[in-house]
Amino acid sequence: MSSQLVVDNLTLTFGGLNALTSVSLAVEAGSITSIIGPNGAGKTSLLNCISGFYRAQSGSIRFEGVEIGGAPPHRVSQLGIARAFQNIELFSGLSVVDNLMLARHRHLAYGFWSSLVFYGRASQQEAENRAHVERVIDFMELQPFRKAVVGELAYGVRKRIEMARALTLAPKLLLLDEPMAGMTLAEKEDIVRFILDVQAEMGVTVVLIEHDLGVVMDISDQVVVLDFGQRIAAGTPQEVAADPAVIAAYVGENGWGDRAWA
Ligand SMILES: Nc1ncnc2c1ncn2[C@@H]1O[C@H](COP(=O)(O)OP(=O)(O)OP(=O)(O)O)[C@@H](O)[C@H]1O
Repeated sequence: MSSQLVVDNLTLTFGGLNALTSVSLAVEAGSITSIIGPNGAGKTSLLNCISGFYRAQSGSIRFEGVEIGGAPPHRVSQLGIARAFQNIELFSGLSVVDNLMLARHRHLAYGFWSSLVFYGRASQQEAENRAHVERVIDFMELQPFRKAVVGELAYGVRKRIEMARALTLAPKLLLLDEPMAGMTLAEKEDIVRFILDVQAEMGVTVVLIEHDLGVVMDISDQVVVLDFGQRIAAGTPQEVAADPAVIAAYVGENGWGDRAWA
């Protein structure tokens, strides 16, 4: 069986700068893949290409056999790819429930204004939306915050809501951009647990960008290493940690973390 997501020879340039140079990778359904590399390595650019925010100059991206390279973000999300952002994309004046309902409506209605018209309409679909959002709230343990205004919640909780927002789309593939950045150790442990549960209980494939190499080594089925827009290694955590190119580029004498990753 072929891989769920196949990125083939992707090249993305901005002016004269190559953000990605002939990057290829394959992601199996139901697996966890971490993308690592130092600042400016091209990690976010890669996620942006997959989710349709950037259009690569060449190469292809296939999801379940369908070419999505160059497809707009709403089309990509319709096919089952959802994304949680590094900089939280929530409406800070709305409650947790309203943010999640709105996200689901936007996904289904494929447009912000039509979603506002749709919002509040009583229908069978509405009941299903509500039920799905409530499942996500339970799953992400957001019950205590459901009526709280998002802007008043702690950063760690908002990151969790951002992940919940992506899950309201019932994705097959979840893209997470630094889901643990800026979190306390306890909050990180929670997110790790949620990521593992999303994979194990919902069967969702996860591709994440993460700087915490301890977490990466613990949870990943596959690690992809980017450096200056190029893929320098890919494999299991053990394979990547033992890869001479990775050791030469990052590990240094003091082991992982010798170079600036954040
Ligand atoms: N919209 C853009 N316009 C111009 N250059 C861009 C744009 N987006 C990314 N780049 C450039 O592409 C390169 C890769 O950036 P990218 O953000 O993908 O790296 P990254 O690995 O995600 O880094 P970080 O860890 O800092 O998020 C960088 O040199 C960056 O400046």
